[in-house]
Amino acid sequence: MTRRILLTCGEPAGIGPELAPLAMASGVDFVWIGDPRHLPADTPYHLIADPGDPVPPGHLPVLRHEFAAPNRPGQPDPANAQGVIQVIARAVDLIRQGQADAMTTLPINKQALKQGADFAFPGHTEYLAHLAGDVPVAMMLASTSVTPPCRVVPATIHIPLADVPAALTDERLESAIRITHDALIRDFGIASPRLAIAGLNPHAGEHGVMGHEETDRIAPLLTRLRAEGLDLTGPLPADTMFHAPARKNYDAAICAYHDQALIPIKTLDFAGGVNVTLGLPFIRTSPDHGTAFDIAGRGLADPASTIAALRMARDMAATRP
Ligand SMILES: NC(=O)C1=CN([C@@H]2O[C@H](COP(=O)(O)OP(=O)(O)OC[C@H]3O[C@@H](n4cnc5c(N)ncnc54)[C@H](O)[C@@H]3O)[C@@H](O)[C@H]2O)C=CC1
Ligand SMILES: NCC(=O)COP(=O)(O)O
Repeated sequence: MTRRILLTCGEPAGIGPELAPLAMASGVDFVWIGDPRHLPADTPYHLIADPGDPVPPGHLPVLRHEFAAPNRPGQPDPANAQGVIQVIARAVDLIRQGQADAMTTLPINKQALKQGADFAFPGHTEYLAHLAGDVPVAMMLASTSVTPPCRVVPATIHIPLADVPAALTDERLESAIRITHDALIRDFGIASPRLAIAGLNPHAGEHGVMGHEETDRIAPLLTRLRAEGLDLTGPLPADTMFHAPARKNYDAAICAYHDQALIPIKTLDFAGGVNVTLGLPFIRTSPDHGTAFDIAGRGLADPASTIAALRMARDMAATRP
């Protein structure tokens, strides 16, 4: 089996097309799936029919996926939305057929997909979970260039903040904890994972003075799971759990909601952060950033996070049977 990683094109109007050739600096054996018309004009690329086909040195291997329209950097064309979605599904199919080992996704623009194709999912994470058979998943963002590492998992993902307290059920929190625990063992080589669980409210509720979710729900859940042997700390005040000395005490933080998790990692390691979907039957990583329409097509995009994502996918693939 060749060790091939599929790099999906993402939103053509974003920085994805310019990141693909830059990502060849990763040294990872990857194939880009997309419409070569969307690549920067000077990109040396080679069309292939199958992920394992040979490619001349210095050329970007391309599995062509024809889109409806050319790209205009910064201006998504609704006609291209279906193509963006199809490329993600095609990558999953190729992995299922055994033609590739993992996928790294370049960013999609959620608004563009909603407007252009009435996309029913708020992100890759939820779409991939659906394609995998509606399996429970967790979204981890993992640093690659800070010590101690920062790994965060929001238990609720792409939902309005107002909906978080009701959505943060025992089932959802327990699922995030178990999926993260298992993934740290399988994919990160951590034999006995230590998880820190953030509270929802300021000061983790301060014993009921600033909210009751911690005392009424989160703490009893953690007590039950600790009885099984899981190494869990918390509920912790979220504002004091991400500085370096605090991060020494755990391997991943389970957070209540999206920004509680993503603000610390994107502040600490925007360039090296990698998004990994945990719980899927296949490997998916992604850069931590989005489509960056404000700089698209201007030669300003930093490929560091995409390179880190490709390397993480390759390394995870190497350890799986
Ligand atoms: N995995 C994915 O598909 C993701 C998609 N998104 C989507 O991207 C869109 C835009 O999201 P924003 O919140 O504006 O975040 P963004 O990450 O696209 O941009 C935030 C800021 O960071 C800069 N930036 C981002 N990546 C950069 C890079 N590689 N090099 C240099 N500068 C970079 C941008 O220019 C902008 O100033 C939204 O539709 C969002 O949903 C956001 C995150 C992940
Ligand atoms: N902010 C992170 C994010 O939006 C990731 O979304 P996706 O990987 O589910 O597409």
